[in-house]
Amino acid sequence: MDQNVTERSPLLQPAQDGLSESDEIQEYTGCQPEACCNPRRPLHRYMVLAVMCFLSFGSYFCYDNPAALQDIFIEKLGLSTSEYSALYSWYSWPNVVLSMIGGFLIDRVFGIRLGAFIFASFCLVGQVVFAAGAFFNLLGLMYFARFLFGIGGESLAVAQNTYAISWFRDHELNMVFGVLLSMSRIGSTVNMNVMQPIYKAKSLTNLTPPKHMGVVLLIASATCVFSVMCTILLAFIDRRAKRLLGQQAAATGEKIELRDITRFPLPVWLLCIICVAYYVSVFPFISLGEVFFLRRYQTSPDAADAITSLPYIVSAVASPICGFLIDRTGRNVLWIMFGTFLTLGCHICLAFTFNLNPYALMAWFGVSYSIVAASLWPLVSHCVPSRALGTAYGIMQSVQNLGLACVNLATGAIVDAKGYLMLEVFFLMWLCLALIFCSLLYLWDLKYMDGRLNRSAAERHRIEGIEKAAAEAAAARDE
Ligand SMILES: C[C@H](NC(=O)[C@@H](N)CCCCN)C(=O)O
Repeated sequence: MDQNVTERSPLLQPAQDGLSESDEIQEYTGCQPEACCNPRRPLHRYMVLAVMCFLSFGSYFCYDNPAALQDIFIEKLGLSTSEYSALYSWYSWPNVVLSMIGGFLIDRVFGIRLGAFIFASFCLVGQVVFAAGAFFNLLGLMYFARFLFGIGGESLAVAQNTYAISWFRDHELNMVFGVLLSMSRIGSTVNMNVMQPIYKAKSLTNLTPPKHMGVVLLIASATCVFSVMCTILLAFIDRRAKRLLGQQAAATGEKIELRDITRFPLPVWLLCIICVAYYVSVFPFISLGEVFFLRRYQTSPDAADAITSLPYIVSAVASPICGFLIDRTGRNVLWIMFGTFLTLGCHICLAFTFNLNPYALMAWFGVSYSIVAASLWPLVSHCVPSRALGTAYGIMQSVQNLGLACVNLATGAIVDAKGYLMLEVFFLMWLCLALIFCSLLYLWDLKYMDGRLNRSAAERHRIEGIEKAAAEAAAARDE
């Protein structure tokens, strides 16, 4: 802890002149001890969580702007499906590397407050340049814009998670991460349901399609402006609270150690393959969902967007519930297999049936997606020591973005060359690969890790309690 900060902060000094700590807070902060501006109060933390939720709202809202307007991009701006899907690839390319160093940039270069502002600003600049590229119908500029946007998008999520860990305690973190993910899903949902109505606004119809699209994308950048303002507000709140409490600014704690990577156990690499094999059947499918449902079910663009947004709506509600349920039951590997199997069933129905209700299918897709997201990411923390957790997550996001970058290029080419049935078969192949590697993970865990990754919650709490007591006893002996 910084000695200077400690000396300056009266909250850490003994109460002066008989004043209680609460009086000290009131005297120092000018606010009532129980007021929401008191950093020691839970109400203050939950107010901060409200601001934290909007840090990535703009990035999730604008990430799927192309998906919400896919018919316009293809039919009015004349993009092929391959050219359209490349808009998503260009988001992922920078994150093949940046996912590995986002935490390093926050900890060693920018700091959490400036880092969050810079990454949110990259999202804003990327979205404004994207709007300019559409306005002037310059596909290369649109790709460059999505590259800029991608630089901000994933690292902003790292900054958001770092703030969350800094402000909330262990027993609150699962709820907090569930709320943050839900808010991000709401950003995606709002995008999928408002962009078509904005595009159809009467006042814009006199513009040429490219200029029309440019104006609509510029309007969408307002969400990124709001996120940038939230990073500024949160920086002031965080600085004030850390000063009052005499604490250092938050850090990811990520030390990208190459030697850590060489020592990762096989399950980490199996999880990376499961992650990429699963997610390439989710985000690329959603990015192509509007035209798929338009053509498959003869819906309107608005209705197709509403159907495509259902996985996000369902996930906004189901993610915290699945997180709570899986925390209570454990058996994470079986949950990943179950969620992947459900997703496989959903894609089979989307590929080979024509009379099932698309709203029901996509709600089913949202539940299965929520189960996998809630069981997959927490499992990493049971595979590597906490000091290597940031590196492990960086590797997973890096592999995931490499897969998304390549698969988005492939999906566009498949649709242009073979149509949507082959696209669905392509997704089914990836989900079968995910299931195969889930099975390998289960068998490896059973044979070589004593079932550590797939323990029930009760077993995990009991065994980890024993391991913690043994570690403390060993530490005491060493002393
Ligand atoms: C938690 C997980 N997020 C991701 O996989 C991100 N790499 C993708 C972010 C896309 C929009 N910014 C998820 O959304 O399930």
